[in-house]
Amino acid sequence: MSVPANPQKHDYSIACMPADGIGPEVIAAGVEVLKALSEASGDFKLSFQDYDWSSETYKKLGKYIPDGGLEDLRRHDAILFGAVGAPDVPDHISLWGLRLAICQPLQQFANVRPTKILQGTESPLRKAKTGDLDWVIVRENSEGEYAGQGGRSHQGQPWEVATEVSIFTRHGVERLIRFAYEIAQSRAKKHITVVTKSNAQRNGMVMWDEVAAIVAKEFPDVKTDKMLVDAMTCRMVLQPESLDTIVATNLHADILSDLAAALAGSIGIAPTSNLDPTRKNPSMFEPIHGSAFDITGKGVANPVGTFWTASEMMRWLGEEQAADRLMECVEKVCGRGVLTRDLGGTAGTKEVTDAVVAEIRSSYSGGK
Ligand SMILES: NC(=O)c1ccc[n+]([C@@H]2O[C@H](COP(=O)([O-])OP(=O)(O)OC[C@H]3O[C@@H](n4cnc5c(N)ncnc54)[C@H](O)[C@@H]3O)[C@@H](O)[C@H]2O)c1
Ligand SMILES: O=C(O)[C@H](O)[C@@H](O)C(=O)O
Ligand SMILES: [K+]
Ligand SMILES: [Mn+2]
Repeated sequence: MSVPANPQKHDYSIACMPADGIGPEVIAAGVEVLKALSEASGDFKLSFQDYDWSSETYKKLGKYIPDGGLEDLRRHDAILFGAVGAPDVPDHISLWGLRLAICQPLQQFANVRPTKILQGTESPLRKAKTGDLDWVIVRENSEGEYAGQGGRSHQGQPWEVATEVSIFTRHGVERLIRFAYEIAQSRAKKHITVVTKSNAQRNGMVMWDEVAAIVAKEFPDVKTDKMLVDAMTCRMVLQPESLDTIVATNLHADILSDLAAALAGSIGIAPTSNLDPTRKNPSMFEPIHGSAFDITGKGVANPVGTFWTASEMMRWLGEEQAADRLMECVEKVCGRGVLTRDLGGTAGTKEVTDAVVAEIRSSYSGGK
């Protein structure tokens, strides 16, 4: 399957769902920046519809998504999501109640997570410099360890038993790996690393390796290598330049992508696209981070992950130039040292957002 082209239009309806914790802070910043981009460029229009689905909704109504909610979401061109999770709701209830309850039925089976060391920021890796760690992690986003299969019997008893069963379907694995190869083929290095754990996990992971080997034949110009996930963590730290596109299971890639974000400087800068590559359903875009209760309400959350996410959303919608321009402006602001605390700076969310908005306006008015 190759990815269908985006429809040629320049007027988009965006479902805006900030949800919990710092979600509303970074999504407000993202919307402000997107509005500035739309106004300054004049290239496209955005209309935002707010969805207040969150852990507050759950506490009031006993559910995150109201009846008919998913059908309603399908009307939009894209979903801009913050983060879900609250200190007084168990994490498995919140994650399954909102994020997974959208991604799975809308068949957003490919989760795409780019990394790069942005201008003005520093990697904890001594030798890594601006522009390095230019990776894309492609995470399976519909099944695997997140299939939801399992159960608990004899709860609370000493003889309690709990199962958490990973499900790998040939259909699910094949479509994701093919999509990852298409991404690898579109990048300069044309290189993919297939990550599994097929020594210990001798069924699903072995099938994953076999499917990857078959799909690889369709992409003779892409160079493939294979890693076990534990060794992959060492390679990311010690030979980062040897990696480009990386494909892995739902859980493995969830973990590797947090590591990638930290190696690039902070979890606060990394974006996520939850894509339905068939374009039958809207895709959902969110910063990689969670709701970060420890910094909620303090005005210090890094909005850069959401800006990069907004850029990825515009790229998916077909507005390549605006997407590139947005990231250039973000990098210029970072390059000037306007950074939040997680990146070693002193700026707040608002200062960084104001600086990016000003940079966008000046960039389109022919300024510096
Ligand atoms: N996709 C999602 O909605 C999503 C993703 C991850 C975690 N979660 C949920 O979020 C809650 C908190 O999870 P967690 O603590 O494991 O992860 P987290 O990403 O919320 O926070 C981890 C650490 O990173 C910091 N951090 C995160 N985003 C930041 C930003 N933009 N700027 C500066 N610092 C930032 C936090 O302050 C915290 O110290 C849990 O309920 C979890 O289930 C949701
Ligand atoms: O796996 C999870 O907990 C979530 O997917 C979250 O960590 C994420 O990365 O979105
Ligand atoms: K998130
Ligand atoms: Mn995660």
